[in-house]
Amino acid sequence: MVGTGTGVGKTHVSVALVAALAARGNKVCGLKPIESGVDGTSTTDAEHLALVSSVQPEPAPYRFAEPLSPHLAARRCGRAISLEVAGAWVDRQPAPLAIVESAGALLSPLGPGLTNADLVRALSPDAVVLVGLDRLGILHEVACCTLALRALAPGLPPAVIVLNPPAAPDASTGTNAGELAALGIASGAVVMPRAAPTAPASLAAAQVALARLAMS
Ligand SMILES: C[C@@H]1NC(=O)N[C@@H]1CCCCCC(=O)O
Repeated sequence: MVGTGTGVGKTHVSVALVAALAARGNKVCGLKPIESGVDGTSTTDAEHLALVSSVQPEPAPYRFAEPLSPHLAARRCGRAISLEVAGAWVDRQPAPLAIVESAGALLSPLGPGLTNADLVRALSPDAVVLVGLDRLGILHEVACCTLALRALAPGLPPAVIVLNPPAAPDASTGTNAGELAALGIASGAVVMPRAAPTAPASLAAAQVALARLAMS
């Protein structure tokens, strides 16, 4: 699970996907191997994911207090993020299915010369979900991210696009999924309803996304 930006609602979509898989009796966990802004004052993304997981993950290897880019949050506490460590942790979680959420946007840095696109390449997932907001600018953002994924994590199937409702809808809201397809930027996008991630309408949208991911 990657984002066209930060704060676009990756956790919202991840929670819906994990809950939809768990509701169908799957052993599944939602994982966030790298997270910043973990300061003990609010529920973390990893905790939101654990709440809907049918298999509980071990504590993630990289949890940083400062709400900064992961590379900087890590550096400020004298650590460096290793893709091998993150990948090994993901691999040893005891569920046959996992939704793995990245921290920040697709090209947010994890270290010098290292971004979430490298994490995607290292994890070599069966499918990639790209989350963005259904607002003006998303056509460009999806086009950029698609190009970047193709270049930096080649060999993966095209990302399934999921659009979250923006806080403030604009004139493009509601048109973007259709335009992504019509322009050939992405073969179609799943649009999430304005509802809690475990609400029936969100789970229904998650089922559509899972079908496109061939995880149904
Ligand atoms: C603070 C938030 N915590 C988290 O796990 N993801 C966010 C990190 C966003 C990083 C964006 C860096 C950038 O691209 O500028």
